[in-house]
Amino acid sequence: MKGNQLYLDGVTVMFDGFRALNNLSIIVEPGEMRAVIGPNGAGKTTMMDVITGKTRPTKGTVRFGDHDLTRMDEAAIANLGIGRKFQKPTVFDALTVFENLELALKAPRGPFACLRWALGGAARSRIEQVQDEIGLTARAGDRAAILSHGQRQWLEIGMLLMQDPQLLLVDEPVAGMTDQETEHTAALLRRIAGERSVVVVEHDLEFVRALGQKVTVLHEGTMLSEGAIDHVQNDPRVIEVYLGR
Ligand SMILES: Nc1ncnc2c1ncn2[C@@H]1O[C@H](COP(=O)(O)OP(=O)(O)OP(=O)(O)O)[C@@H](O)[C@H]1O
Repeated sequence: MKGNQLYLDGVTVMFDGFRALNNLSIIVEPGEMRAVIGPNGAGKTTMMDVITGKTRPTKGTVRFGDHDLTRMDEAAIANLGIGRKFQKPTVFDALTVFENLELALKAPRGPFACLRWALGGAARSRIEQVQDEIGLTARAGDRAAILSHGQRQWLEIGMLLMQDPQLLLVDEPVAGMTDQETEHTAALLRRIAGERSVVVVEHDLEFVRALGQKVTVLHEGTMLSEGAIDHVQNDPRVIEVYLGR
């Protein structure tokens, strides 16, 4: 098992006096997949921003293994092996599936980026391995422009996998997907976790159930409930602020 523990303790983020995060504490173990849910404005995006260094906490501890993320900039945090997938895919339409993955491999990130670039055959087999993992081997030569919405999302996950991240942050991966694509995405993320940690922010509770992992419920910038999906769905506090609406 490679990887570091993600450790947030007492994290507060103030925006002009407003607490977007309020004394938030979360631990994600190496190889763990965690789903984070919560109503609009609960602080999910701000939490991801704090982990990736986009937003500095006003107070609190944010560590990844021995690294104090509050002292690092976004590029340094990405180089540590923390990758983020935003909701909107940023694949290159004019390039094929294979070429998109190849580009992600060559992007200069991490101390071994140049070494990887020189590997040739090894690089090709890595691309093919990721292509297989995201279920797009049959589409390898197709331009990204003609992929379905779901396939584009998987391609972007594949592009992040090319960087071999230790921790992958995924923002609402199944928004706009068909039921079948949603199932495929749950299976893909389950495969990816274990090798690496994954934090998934999602509104779709059926999808979160399909992930079958521990769930953290955020509300007003803090952790309201945590545990298996059945536990949080039956938690009266969660029902009151979120599910019962
Ligand atoms: N840069 C900012 N300046 C001021 N307020 C902000 C800023 N960014 C976020 N907020 C506020 O902080 C709160 C938390 O926002 P955040 O985007 O983290 O919530 P969220 O859980 O991701 O919501 P959603 O599900 O709608 O994406 C919201 O009330 C938001 O308006």
